[in-house]
Amino acid sequence: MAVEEITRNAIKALLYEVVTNPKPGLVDPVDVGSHPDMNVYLFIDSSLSLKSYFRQAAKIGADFSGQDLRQMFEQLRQAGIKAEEAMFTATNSVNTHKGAIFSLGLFVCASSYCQNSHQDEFEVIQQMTKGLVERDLGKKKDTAGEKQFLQYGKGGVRAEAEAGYPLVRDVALPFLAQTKGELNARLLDTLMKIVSEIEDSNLIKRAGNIEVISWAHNQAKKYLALGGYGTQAGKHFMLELNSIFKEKNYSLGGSADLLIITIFMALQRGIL
Ligand SMILES: CC(C)(COP(=O)(O)OP(=O)(O)OC[C@H]1O[C@@H](n2cnc3c(N)ncnc32)[C@H](O[C@H]2O[C@H](COP(=O)(O)OP(=O)(O)OP(=O)(O)O)[C@@H](O)[C@H]2O)[C@@H]1O)[C@@H](O)C(=O)NCCC(=O)NCCS
Ligand SMILES: Nc1ncnc2[nH]cnc12
Repeated sequence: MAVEEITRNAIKALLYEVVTNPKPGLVDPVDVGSHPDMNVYLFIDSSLSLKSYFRQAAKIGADFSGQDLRQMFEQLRQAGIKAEEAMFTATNSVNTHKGAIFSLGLFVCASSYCQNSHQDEFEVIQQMTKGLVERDLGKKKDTAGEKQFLQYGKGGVRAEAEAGYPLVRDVALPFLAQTKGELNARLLDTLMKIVSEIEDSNLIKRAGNIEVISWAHNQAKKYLALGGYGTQAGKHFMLELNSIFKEKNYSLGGSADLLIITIFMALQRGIL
């Protein structure tokens, strides 16, 4: 698959995620959730501002010929820092896609690398990010991820990357592959499958406590047990949950990012 096709799948994944609705606490075309500073148009602007970054990420993967994949990650990170600037310029300093620049950037780069090396993307990401938690965390406490590592010992998105995103590989992608019917319901149910297992640092930060994680896991499990969005009971539960998230000002930015990656990998593998 060529660089241009991989880039198109990355942008498509960002847009598919944001139009999926109703997502609890997240921005979609119907509702801005717990994000009064954002709307769906801002996400479209943000997504398009990242096109040249994803093209660059794919080129880095296609061109890399070294042995140590951590060097490929270093090249990607430099591009990612510039992409964050482009995103903040496009959104007037609102953080729409910081997590996606990191996580989707890794998948785009790894997928492109795998076109030549015929390795597995998830294993390539493990090699790219080996030692990241130890190198990055435990020193500063500026961001939610850095604070939560010191407070709770949770490695957040960095630990997820170092483990090769097992929640996407072993849970979300197989789940999406076996769903049927309307795409919006398939993607909403996949999001809730992710929520049923993730430790989302965005949610922990919004709630100000770690107990919110088991609450969110239980809510997502109840929704899935009702049969998901394709059932009246599941739909009703989801609308209620969205109201609760908005009332409490909760959000699920990390879960949205994992849905984006799941969609991207599903497009790459012909599942979508
Ligand atoms: C490694 C970085 C991603 C940056 O790390 P940083 O320490 O700056 O950020 P973290 O707090 O660790 O957040 C990482 C973002 O990853 C998403 N996320 C959270 N949990 C998970 C998870 N379990 N698995 C996967 N992904 C996860 C999440 O992104 C989404 O939420 C964002 C908004 O959240 P937040 O930042 O907490 O909050 P605010 O901006 O204040 O917004 P609100 O509270 O108002 O909602 C949103 O962007 C979603 O995308 C986490 O935010 C990487 O950026 C990095 O390496 N930074 C250093 C500079 C660099 O090298 N950049 C280039 C990277 S290639
Ligand atoms: N739809 C969405 N709403 C809020 N934050 C997000 N981060 C990624 N996608 C998001």
